[in-house]
Amino acid sequence: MLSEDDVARGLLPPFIIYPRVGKTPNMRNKYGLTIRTPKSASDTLVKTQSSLMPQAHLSEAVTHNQGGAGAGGDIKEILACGQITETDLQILQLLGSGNGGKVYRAIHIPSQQQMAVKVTELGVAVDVQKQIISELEILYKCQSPAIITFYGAYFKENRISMCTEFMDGGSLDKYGQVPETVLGRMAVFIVQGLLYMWNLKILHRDIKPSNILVSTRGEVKLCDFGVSAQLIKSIAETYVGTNAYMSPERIRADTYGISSDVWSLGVSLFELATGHFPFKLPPGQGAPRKLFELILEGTSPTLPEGTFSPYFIDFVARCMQKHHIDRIMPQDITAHPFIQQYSDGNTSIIAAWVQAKLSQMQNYQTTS
Ligand SMILES: Nc1ncnc2c1ncn2[C@@H]1O[C@H](COP(=O)(O)OP(=O)(O)OP(=O)(O)O)[C@@H](O)[C@H]1O
Repeated sequence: MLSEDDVARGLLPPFIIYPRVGKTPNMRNKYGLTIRTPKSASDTLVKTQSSLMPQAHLSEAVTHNQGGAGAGGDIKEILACGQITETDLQILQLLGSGNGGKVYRAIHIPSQQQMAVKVTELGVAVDVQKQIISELEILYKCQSPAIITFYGAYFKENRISMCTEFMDGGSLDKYGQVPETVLGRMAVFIVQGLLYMWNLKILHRDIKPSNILVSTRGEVKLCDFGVSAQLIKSIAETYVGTNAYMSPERIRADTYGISSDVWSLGVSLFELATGHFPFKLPPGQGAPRKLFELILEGTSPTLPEGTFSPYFIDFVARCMQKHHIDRIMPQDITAHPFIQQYSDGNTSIIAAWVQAKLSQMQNYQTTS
């Protein structure tokens, strides 16, 4: 068992690789994905050996037969977890783009299942690609109504595509201010998803409104968990970005753990409640270094009294404590009156609000 500090230092718990043959029937091939008829010698090799050896070994065998990393297109057949490959997907629409890639809505042709596909360019060696794919397999184990379902991932050349459940409401960053009665009920799901993953010794590492997805059915789910240490490292080496939701200890590059996710949860809830990021720089001082100085040196702002319930104000304040020891502990989160108050399971309030906001946004787009 690893301690929180071990996790913080990047020593993630040993990943349990779930071979497809060992999955429980309801998890295996849930969407009726089919195995394609092999078209080439390498396809035949994949098919004949796939039931005999784990994916990583299989890739070695095929790479060896193909003469290594230069083998080109065949790599896409090999470096995959799940049964999804590019030819099975029809890209329908660009949903958005972030610092580390683009997200598309796509249809998985054999199953007619709608998916979100996040495509990230990563110039990493084949052995690193293999490690990433292997580390991502833990996501198959994550089965929670508050976590985006993972369908599979594959590398093609220098791009990784990660296929997940599509959420028709998109991410919360585009909704602006969320009323407490809706946000409180959303928070119950966010907390449920976090507690589930923390229990599996997985930190999110990137909680922010754009990683909280909603649907018109009132679902609220977390995406983009940092399960692959190698993927995090490779993205950090490839892309430059500022994570304004990072806790003070992460900004200082100290060790960090679950309480760092708690900080980001508080900052995200503050922003969603008020419609603005809690730490505000004077105009013209937008440099990331200045923002980090403000987070480290200033006092954490609190939600305004009178506008929000005392329970909500207290919950956010307890998440946004500068020192990680002072933050609310994971075991106390569910019992906090703010979470209790909104734990009525009333998803129709969320659904109605998401639907109304989406139609407002659509009207705005068509009239402007
Ligand atoms: N599963 C999904 N279903 C629906 N929309 C999604 C899904 N995943 C991502 N999106 C949309 O795609 C956008 C881009 O996502 P992406 O993860 O690339 O960037 P980000 O989280 O905004 O930023 P960054 O990558 O810098 O952390 C999101 O903001 C969201 O609106």
